Amino acid sequence: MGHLEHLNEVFKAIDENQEEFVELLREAVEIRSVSADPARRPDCIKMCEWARDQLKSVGADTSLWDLGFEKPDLPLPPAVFGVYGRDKAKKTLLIYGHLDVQPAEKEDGWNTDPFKLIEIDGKLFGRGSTDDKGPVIAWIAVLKILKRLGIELPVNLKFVLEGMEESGSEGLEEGLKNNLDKISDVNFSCISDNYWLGKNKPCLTYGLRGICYYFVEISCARQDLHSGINGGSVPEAMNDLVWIMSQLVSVQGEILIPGIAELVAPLTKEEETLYDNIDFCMETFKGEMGSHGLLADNKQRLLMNRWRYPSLSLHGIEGAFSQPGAKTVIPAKVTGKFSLRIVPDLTPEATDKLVVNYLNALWAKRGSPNQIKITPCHGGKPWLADFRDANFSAGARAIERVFGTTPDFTREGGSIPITLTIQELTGSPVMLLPIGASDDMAHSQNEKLNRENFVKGMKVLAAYLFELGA
Ligand SMILES: C[C@H](N)C(=O)N[C@@H](Cc1c[nH]cn1)C(=O)O
Ligand SMILES: [Zn+2]
Ligand SMILES: [Zn+2]
Repeated sequence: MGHLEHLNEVFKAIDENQEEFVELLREAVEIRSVSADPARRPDCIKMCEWARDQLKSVGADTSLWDLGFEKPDLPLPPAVFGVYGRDKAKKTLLIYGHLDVQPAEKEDGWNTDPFKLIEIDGKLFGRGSTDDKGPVIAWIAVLKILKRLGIELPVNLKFVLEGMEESGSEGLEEGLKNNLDKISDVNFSCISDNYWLGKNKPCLTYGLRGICYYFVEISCARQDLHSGINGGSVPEAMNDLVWIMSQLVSVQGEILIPGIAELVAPLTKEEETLYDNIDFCMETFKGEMGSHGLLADNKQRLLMNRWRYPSLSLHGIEGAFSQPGAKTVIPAKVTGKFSLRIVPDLTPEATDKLVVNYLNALWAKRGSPNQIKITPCHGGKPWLADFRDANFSAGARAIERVFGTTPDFTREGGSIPITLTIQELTGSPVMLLPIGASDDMAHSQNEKLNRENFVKGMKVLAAYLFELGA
């Protein structure tokens, strides 16, 4: 039987065994691998070990790469490295995914416990279901099925899975550089860690924005003060911070930091035309996000705002009073958090410089006696590829096989910091192959993965392997 003839058999087995893979996802979601929370670091490590065991159980040679420490008492989770097949006559595909998740609490407004997988109307709710445990498990499922059916893989596989992506992939670049010999034979890479542009049409993704994340700490007193006793007598940290944070971005979403816009690569005529045929409806998008407005009045500009222009978001203020009720406190120390999504030709280094200079200039203008500490926290580079290569062609054929339609070629506004590094270190093309839908609400309350996307995603991944190997 030829390679591609195996696919119907594989698809049938995926359908018949889907419950087993939902159960695997259930196990994974229950591991609270929140990389941003030091108290959850043992869970991040456990999650990496869990994934290592899964890869081992399907016959991969596995190892855990020690990535060192984030802080003296805080170990980084190890990277999971897996090798499946060493046939020199075959191409080698590197698969990257992450096992850590964003923080989540039921009190944030989840309808169900974020760390229990709960299926409602074909939607699998749970933190990490779509970002990125579901897609990682979809790969494991494909290997399980192929092994069970006794079907030889048409390509060799190498897995690189990490537990710090949501915190800037700390340690991974160095880990890859220390293990360069193990990835030097990679011909293609595939990452399933983003989402379709809509709910129905699959896509392949050729660009990512990078990220630069900042902390601005302002302190005004030794400890919190009474706003009645002390109000009007001491300059308040929160007033300074809110003033600074209000001067980062305009109501139209324009970044107010001088020099950022000048470093954005100019829009070419050729690029402009790419936005015309993309299947995207602004009103549907607005409805799915439940947003009260949009920062553009046409589809092309809205997509460009999401994909090819930088944006600045304010995330929170640590130390500010945020519980219910009317506490009358003056917080002694507050830390504002914001990030910029960066695009070609902005680099994290150039962005840090412009941001820090601007914050220092604002501070000088403010003339406050309080103390300020500006910390660039983590950075990740943007990535832009050519979607006309053999990797994308194989991905597109795989999607056609499963969905009977050609994919849209999209860019992604989010960041996967290690993507460019993988491309540069392997010297080979990377493709993003999303399986989740636009309304999965990654990072938000009630994150979910549709069972249909999960199952069809497994089929696309399997078909992609055969298309690559054909
Ligand atoms: C697109 C990907 N699934 C994702 O969510 N990436 C994160 C990466 C990150 C970097 N700092 C914190 N998280 C993102 O785009 O926010
Ligand atoms: Zn994420
Ligand atoms: Zn992710």
